[in-house]
Amino acid sequence: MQNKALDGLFQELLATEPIFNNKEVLRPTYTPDTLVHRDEQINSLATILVSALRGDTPSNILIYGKTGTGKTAASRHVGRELERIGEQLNVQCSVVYVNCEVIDTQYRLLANLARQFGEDVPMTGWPTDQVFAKFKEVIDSKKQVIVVILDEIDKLVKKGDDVLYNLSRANSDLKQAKVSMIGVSNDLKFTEFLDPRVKSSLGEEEIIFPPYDADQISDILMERAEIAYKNGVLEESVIPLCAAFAAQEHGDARRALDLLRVAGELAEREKKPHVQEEHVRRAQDKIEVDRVIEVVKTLPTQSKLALCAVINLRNNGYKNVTTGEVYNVYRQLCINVDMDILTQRRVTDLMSELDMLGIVNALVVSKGRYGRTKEIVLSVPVSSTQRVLFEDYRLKPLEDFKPVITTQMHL
Ligand SMILES: Nc1ncnc2c1ncn2[C@@H]1O[C@H](COP(=O)(O)OP(=O)(O)OP(=O)(O)O)[C@@H](O)[C@H]1O
Repeated sequence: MQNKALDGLFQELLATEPIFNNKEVLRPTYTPDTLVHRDEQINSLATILVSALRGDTPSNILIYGKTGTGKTAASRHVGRELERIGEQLNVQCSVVYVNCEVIDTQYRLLANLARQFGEDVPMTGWPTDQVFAKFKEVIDSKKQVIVVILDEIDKLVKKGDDVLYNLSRANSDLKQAKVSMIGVSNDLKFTEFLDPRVKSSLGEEEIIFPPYDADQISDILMERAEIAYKNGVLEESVIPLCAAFAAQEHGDARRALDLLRVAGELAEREKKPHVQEEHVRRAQDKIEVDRVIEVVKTLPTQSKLALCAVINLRNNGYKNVTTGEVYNVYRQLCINVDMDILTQRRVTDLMSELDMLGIVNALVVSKGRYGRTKEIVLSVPVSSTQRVLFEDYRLKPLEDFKPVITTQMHL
């Protein structure tokens, strides 16, 4: 019976006219052939990397810019073109890409690079010196210029900058190959903690990717929508609205593309023939809720308890609360679930972390002769956040707990 019903459902779904031509081009994994509004940055990259086509080592490059400003797409695009032209000119050069969010230690990076050149180095187990020696031997045997793109390079240096120091010195040991690096980061400050030698070597050239404005994002979306959607499916206001939302959030093209995709998915699910403004607004909410859920899920338990206290107060009608009030409720929650109680100072620090993650908004306010205190306002939807918090079995008993709320000031 169930199979029959499902069969019918699939048939029905397949019979509805799809609105997408190719949804994949709206996903972050897709690299477009052309990148609009990035001519200046692409030209700078090409001007530096052209040395590779002459058989010389290009200067190392650091690329900075906020998230979704096209750093990865532009560096991969230029890398691909460099390899293609190298082939045409019969000049050996390779561009390899590593995401340091995943490959975040010296060992893993060197092993990964050696593997990209066909050497079977195990991903753990060897002494680091041996992996480094193998890496140099492998790339030297290639007799070519190698450009390594280190995306999210700040994640790699979190555990020390030896790897960058070693890589930047590798050329002095290589006889037949040359290595240069492109570091990509959205953290403008990460070089502050680097050894000055690494800093100056890595930042020989710096290229900044500024945020896109709403018009530029519209152009990016227009190009992508032409391939992604069937003709005439998007109502006129859809792209400008996606662009406006994304421009408000520091000009993030990835966010804009996500909005355009999710809006289409919502329209498709409702079997609507057109994507409308209303779908974009709901897509914006959905993406925000999904983001919050992901962040809240991975919070440490103590932060979850502090957040739970803010929500509890909010559910009892207190929208702006002081850290003292939050602490008061937090203590009661800890006792109820038998968890250690942190000091008020620690809980205030946890609040600042939640503020940085965009989950609460903490404002310092003056309370006249009582001095200054922080006022906390929840900046995420209550019901979905609560749901995620209570999915944690340690917090589950708090679902029906009613703390005693005292609103006198705690400074
Ligand atoms: N100028 C552009 N033209 C077309 N698509 C673009 C452009 N800039 C960015 N995109 C698209 O936006 C998305 C995000 O771009 P990309 O991954 O390059 O950003 P990023 O700056 O590297 O971000 P992050 O720092 O978060 O990694 C990708 O899908 C990319 O294809």
